[in-house]
Parts: sequence; C-alpha cells; structure tokens
Amino acid sequence: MKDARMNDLVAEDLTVALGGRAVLARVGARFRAGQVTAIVGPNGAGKSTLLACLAGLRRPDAGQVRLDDGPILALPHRQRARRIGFLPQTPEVAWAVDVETLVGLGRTPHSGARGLSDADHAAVQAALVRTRMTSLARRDVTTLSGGERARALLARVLAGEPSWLLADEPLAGLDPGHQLDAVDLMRAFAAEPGQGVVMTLHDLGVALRLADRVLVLRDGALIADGPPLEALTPAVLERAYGVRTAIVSGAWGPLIELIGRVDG
Ligand SMILES: Nc1ncnc2c1ncn2[C@@H]1O[C@H](COP(=O)(O)OP(=O)(O)OP(=O)(O)O)[C@@H](O)[C@H]1O
Repeated sequence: MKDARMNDLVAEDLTVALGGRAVLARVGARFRAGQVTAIVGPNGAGKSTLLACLAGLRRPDAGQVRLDDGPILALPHRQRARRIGFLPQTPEVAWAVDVETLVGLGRTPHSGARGLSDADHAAVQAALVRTRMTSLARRDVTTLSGGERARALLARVLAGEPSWLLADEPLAGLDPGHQLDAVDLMRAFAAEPGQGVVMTLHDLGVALRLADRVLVLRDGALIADGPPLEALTPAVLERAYGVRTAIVSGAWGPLIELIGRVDG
C-alpha cells in the first residue's frame, strides 16, 4: 500500500538570506496532505519566502523541500507544475484575454502546446463553477474588479488540478461572502485524497477557524506550530506581533480579541 505520507510536502532546515539578512532561518515543517495549514506572522516575517520555497519557485541557500520523497527542485518543471498550484500575493494579469481563456492557461501543465482536450475544457468549467465565475467567463480580465480577478486566478490554479494549493493571502480583497466561499473551497480542496492547502494569512480569526494547523513565523524562525488554539496563544501572539490578545468565546466558537500593543 502506498504510504499516506508520500504526498506530504516537507521543508527541511530552509535557510534564505536576502540583502545580508536571514529571511528564513532553518525552518523545518511537514505539511500534511488532508490538512489546511496557515502560515501567519508579522509583515516581513518570511511567510511569502517560505511559500515560494515550498512551491519550488525559490531555491533556498540551505536546506530543501521534498515531495514524493525527493527534492522538489529535482522534479521536471512540468511535473512540478502539475503537483503544485501556486497563487501569488499580488497576481498580475498581463494579457487582455477573457476569463475562460485565462483559466484555460491553468491546464498548460497537462495540455502543453496542443489545444485543450474535452477533459481540459471540463476542468476549466469545473473551476469556474467552484469559484462562482461562470457568469463572468466571457469578460475581459482587465475589466474585472480586484476581487473578481482574485477569483479568476484561483480558478486558473484549480483548473490545473494540482495536489497542493499554495496560496499567498488568498482572502485579501474578497468581500465577506466570497471570503466564506474561498474558505469552503480550501477546506473542500484539502478533503480530497492526497491533496493539501498551505496559505499565508493576516487574519488570525480566519486562521483560527479555517486551519487544521497554524505555523507562526517571526524574523524568519518558527515560534509556534500546532493546532490553531495551541499555536495562536496570547503568549505566542505577544512574541510575534507585540500585541496583547485574549481568546474569548463567540457565539460560534473561540475568537481572538485584540486588546492593544504591549508597549501601548
Ligand atoms: N530582494 C530582497 N533583498 C533584501 N530583502 C528582501 C528581498 N526580498 C525580500 N526581502 C525581505 O525579506 C523579508 C521577508 O519577506 P516576505 O515577503 O517573505 O515576508 P512576509 O512575511 O510575506 O511579509 P508580508 O506580511 O509583509 O507580506 C522582508 O523583510 C523583505 O523586506
């Protein structure tokens, strides 16, 4: 039987230095298929850099990322693109194409230079439905609002049917309804066999409610790693952000109440 841990994404002692400073310092973590993992931490903590390493888009100065029991950077580019769907923080849309064409580009790791097959078209339509973008399929992407564009780009990643969805601030710019849709989508994605989600988040409340596991980064080092209520404690949040917080009971579950700056 195939080892269930085969699909895990493993960061081993990742170290990245930029501008003479350690942006990641020996970060190690195993990201499990079947889980939604949130990476939180203050601005500049190294979250995007960690995600780029996990996606195989940045070569660390030391350490490595492993997938399928081998270094991710050793996978042929196309195979890596089939396994890892990456949603960057400030996605650019360079071409004036319609939404359906943009989403179809997500099939490139499968279709290559040939046109889209029936299976490719079906994956595109499914991604449009899941992101509620079907009614905008014919719209020129340059005319979309920021939130609509974010959903179109999420659809492009989903159309590629990756095993891993790595998303940098995927909820930024989405209204509350579409944030809930995106949260449901991430949870449903991670529930499929062999699939997992890693995302960076600034909203600690969402991390608490959405994630199975939370990693807290500060100055490039992991200072907490565990289930949300164990990782997002007032002591950890004080260390990470310099803020005082309290966990309070909301009508639907625990909430993080922001009290103020420690030195305020
Ligand atoms: N080319 C570069 N040269 C020097 N420093 C860099 C370079 N690129 C990034 N950095 C620094 O690396 C650090 C980590 O950046 P990163 O984008 O990973 O942080 P982040 O946690 O995602 O931040 P944010 O929450 O603001 O998006 C930051 O201090 C950033 O200024």
